[in-house]
Amino acid sequence: MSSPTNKSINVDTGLAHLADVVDQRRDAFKAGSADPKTSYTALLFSKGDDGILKKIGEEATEAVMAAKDARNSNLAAEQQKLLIGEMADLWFHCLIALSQFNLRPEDVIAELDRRLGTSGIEEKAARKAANPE
Ligand SMILES: N=c1c2ncn([C@@H]3O[C@H](COP(=O)(O)OP(=O)(O)OP(=O)(O)O)[C@@H](O)[C@H]3O)c2ncn1[C@@H]1O[C@H](COP(=O)(O)O)[C@@H](O)[C@H]1O
Repeated sequence: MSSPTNKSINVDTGLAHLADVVDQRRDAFKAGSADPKTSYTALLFSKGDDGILKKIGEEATEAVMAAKDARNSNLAAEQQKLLIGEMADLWFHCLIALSQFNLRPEDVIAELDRRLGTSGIEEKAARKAANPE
C-alpha cells in the first residue's frame, strides 16, 4: 500500500512537527488564547486527563475494527485507506496524551531505539526472572 512517495516521508520529523502544533495549542489553551469551540485540540485539552485517555480507547477500538474490515476485504484499497485514517486518528490522540503529560514523540522513538535488537521474548523472560510472582 505504501507508495514510493510515502516511503520517503520522515516519520520522526512528521511526528515532531505535529507535536509542536499540539504543544502550541496546549500552551495557548492554558493561556486562554485557544478556543475549544474552534480548535479540536484545545477541546481535547479542556477535557483533561480522563477525556483524553477515554478518546485513546475509542480510537484504538475504531482502528481495530477498521483492521478487521481490511482483512475481511482481502486488503481492498478502500478498506486500507480507512484503516490508515483510523490509525492516523489514534496516533494523533496519542500525541495529545503525550503533550498532556509533558512528553514528546521523541521520547517514545528513543525508547523504541533503545529496544532495537532486543527480542521481546528475551526481554519478557528477563523481566519475569527479575520479578517472579
Ligand atoms: N491531525 C489532526 C487530527 N486527526 C484527527 N483529528 C480529529 O479527531 C477527531 C476524531 O474523532 P472521532 O473519530 O471520534 O470523530 P468525531 O465524530 O469527530 O468525534 P465524536 O463524535 O466521537 O466525539 C475528528 O474530529 C478529527 O478532525 C484531528 N484534529 C487535528 N489534527 C491536527 O491538529 C491541528 C490543530 O487542530 P485544531 O486544534 O483543531 O486547530 C490540525 O491542523 C491538524 O494538523
